[in-house]
Amino acid sequence: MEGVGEEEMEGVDHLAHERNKSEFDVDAMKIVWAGSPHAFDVSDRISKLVASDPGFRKDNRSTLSRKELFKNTLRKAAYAWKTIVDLRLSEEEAAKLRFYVDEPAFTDLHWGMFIPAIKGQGTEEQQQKWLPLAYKMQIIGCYAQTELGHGSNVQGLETTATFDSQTDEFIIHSPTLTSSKWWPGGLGKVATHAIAYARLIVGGREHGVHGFIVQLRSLEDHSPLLGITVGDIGMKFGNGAYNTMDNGVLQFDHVRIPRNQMLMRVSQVTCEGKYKQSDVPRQLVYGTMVYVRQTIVADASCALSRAVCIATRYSAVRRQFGSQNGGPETQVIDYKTQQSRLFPLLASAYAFRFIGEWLKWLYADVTQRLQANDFSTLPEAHACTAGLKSLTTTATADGIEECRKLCGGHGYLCSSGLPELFAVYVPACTYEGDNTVLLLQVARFLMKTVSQLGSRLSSKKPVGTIAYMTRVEHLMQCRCGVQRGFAELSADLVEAAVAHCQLIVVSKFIEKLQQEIPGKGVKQQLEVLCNIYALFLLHKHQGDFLSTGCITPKHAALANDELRSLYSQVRPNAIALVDAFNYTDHYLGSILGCYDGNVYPKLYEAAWKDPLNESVVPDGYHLYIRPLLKQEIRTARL
Ligand SMILES: CCCCC/C=C\C/C=C\C/C=C\C/C=C\C/C=C/C(=O)SCCNC(=O)CCNC(=O)[C@H](O)C(C)(C)COP(=O)(O)OP(=O)(O)OC[C@H]1O[C@@H](n2cnc3c(N)ncnc32)[C@H](O)[C@@H]1OP(=O)(O)O
Ligand SMILES: Cc1cc2nc3c(=O)[nH]c(=O)nc-3n(C[C@H](O)[C@H](O)[C@H](O)COP(=O)(O)OP(=O)(O)OC[C@H]3O[C@@H](n4cnc5c(N)ncnc54)[C@H](O)[C@@H]3O)c2cc1C
Repeated sequence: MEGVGEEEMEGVDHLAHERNKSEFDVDAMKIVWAGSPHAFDVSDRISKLVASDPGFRKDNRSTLSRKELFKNTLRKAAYAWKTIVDLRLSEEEAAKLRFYVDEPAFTDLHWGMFIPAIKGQGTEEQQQKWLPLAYKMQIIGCYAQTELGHGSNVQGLETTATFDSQTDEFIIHSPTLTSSKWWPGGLGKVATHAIAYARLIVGGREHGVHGFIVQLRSLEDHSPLLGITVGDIGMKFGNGAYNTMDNGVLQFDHVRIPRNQMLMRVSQVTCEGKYKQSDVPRQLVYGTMVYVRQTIVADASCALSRAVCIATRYSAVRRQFGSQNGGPETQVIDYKTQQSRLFPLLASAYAFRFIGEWLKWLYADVTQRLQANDFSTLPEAHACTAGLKSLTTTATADGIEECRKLCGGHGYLCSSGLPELFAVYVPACTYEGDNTVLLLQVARFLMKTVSQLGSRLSSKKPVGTIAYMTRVEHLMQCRCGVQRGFAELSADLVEAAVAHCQLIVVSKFIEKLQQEIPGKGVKQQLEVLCNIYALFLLHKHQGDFLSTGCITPKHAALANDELRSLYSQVRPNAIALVDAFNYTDHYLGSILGCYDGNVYPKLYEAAWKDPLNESVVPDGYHLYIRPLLKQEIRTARL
């Protein structure tokens, strides 16, 4: 093109100079990020498959109406399923394909909650009946727990399931407006079946909330069945974003289901109408939520790393001020303020990756123990999944917004990918448990632990976390010491809960570094990131640390000096550290974060594709603007 400088040429890697600064083996770090060579191979192969298939394009989402957007989502979901079947993809590959399609859809709830609920709370017989149908997508399920009037308070749900011993059925009913099921994803327009949570009533006696498999729509013509009123709850935050999901409203009008459609692994109702509670904690009914919370932690590292990848690459491309003698301006990534905002988020992305790995192990371990009726680690598993889901989603949502701001004005463009990422991500702070409500569960666990163990919460932490452990103990002692009720102290206890979760993240990062980590310079880079994560939090919460007496003001000052030094160590490796996420440009969906850094020509080109630019003179000009411009210039009393 005329006048195109080297800096704007296509096919040139405008970040090559940054990549050449790397001091570690990026390919080895890609394996660490993926979790194993096999996991890397699957991710790499599937992400490229999706990126290369025009059937999965997503660059037009912000220009579609809600109905066009939703129909396009259905098309993509069907196309994804056809791809999975035609290519005979494994369950792992199929899950990766849905992940890289990167569009909230009913399939998230079918695979992510409906199936896990049957696996976790269904009897062997119920699993044998329903799972094959669900795996073949011959039924499409949703998880219908939340109601218009209750979400956090599960025991407050109003939907009823009354046993009719005459017909050996349950009657599912919505007794009030507020008992309408409200929010379940996939419910609004697609799901044929639901796991519906309702208050079990047998012989006039209530037995709390249980799960029931209820068919909602005909498998012949998709019409709602008798007694079922169902629809979408309407537009949600943002334009595209989560509006690809049909979050629904559902009312039951005395809907009858066979007795064997109550999920009966945890408790049973016999045909004689006898209620039997297995000798397992009633909270196993909540098992699906625990499962999803641990997956959401892994998802937080994905979402945060996407935003950090965009902001880091753009910070290396963007130059502003600082030109010496007519030379190039300064890369904004070289400003200490930019580094102090960006690099803790880069460190957090890696920290959340590793805590997600550990939580996956913890969940698998507790699941195995449950098989043997060993409930000893259930309280810790609940507290960890609840607390880490809360901590990582709050930090990730805030981090995505910070990354938008780190990109200046262009971060506010849809073509940056950041507004959409934020709009899709932020409900993670609410769904699967409001983050404050979940932290209160952690606070309750800590109170019990402190009362059982005395002052020391645990001595099983690496040395590097002594300050973090002392902080938690001090925060708890300050609160537990005074004789005021839990409710009165809840805001303070939530702070202690956050501190406890931060202790877990730091200690698991340190434990990760004690493992064998192959690749030149890889472990060294992770040590720098671990120190940044720990020292950044120490700096951010230094009031807590100073008040516990476990660090002095001098320590706090030294920690800050060390942080600056660590930022300087990360700087030459920043681009390589985000390259290690191995995201395709398709998945990132961001001009600012494109791999080759050739941002300006792409931004300029993208602007002209906006529908508003289809005509030089906008619709409405002749009707509204021309009369305005042509009006008589009145002798105005201006
Ligand atoms: C579109 C992009 C998606 C990306 C996601 C990527 C991956 C995810 C994959 C699949 C999912 C797909 C999409 C995810 C997105 C959206 C779906 C959203 C779904 C939902 O939101 S489902 C509904 C979620 N709702 C909640 O989380 C409700 C929160 N409330 C509760 O859990 C409970 O009400 C409560 C707050 C825990 C209180 O329960 P309650 O029965 O009143 O008990 P308590 O009196 O508080 O405690 C008694 C006792 O029991 C212990 N306890 C409580 N809960 C549990 C548990 N779950 N496990 C074990 N033990 C538990 C508690 O500690 C107490 O013990 P004590 O010893 O102290 O007595
Ligand atoms: C995008 C999205 C998808 C969803 N998908 C599903 C789904 O598929 N299936 C499903 O069943 N549900 C789903 N939900 C519902 C979700 O699970 C609930 O919204 C969530 O559990 C929060 O409950 P709530 O809405 O009742 O919030 P509330 O509890 O009403 O929260 C309102 C405020 O009250 C505070 N609060 C509540 N209780 C306490 C307390 N005891 N102490 C102190 N503060 C308190 C909260 O912290 C919050 O600040 C979805 C929600 C969203 C946004």
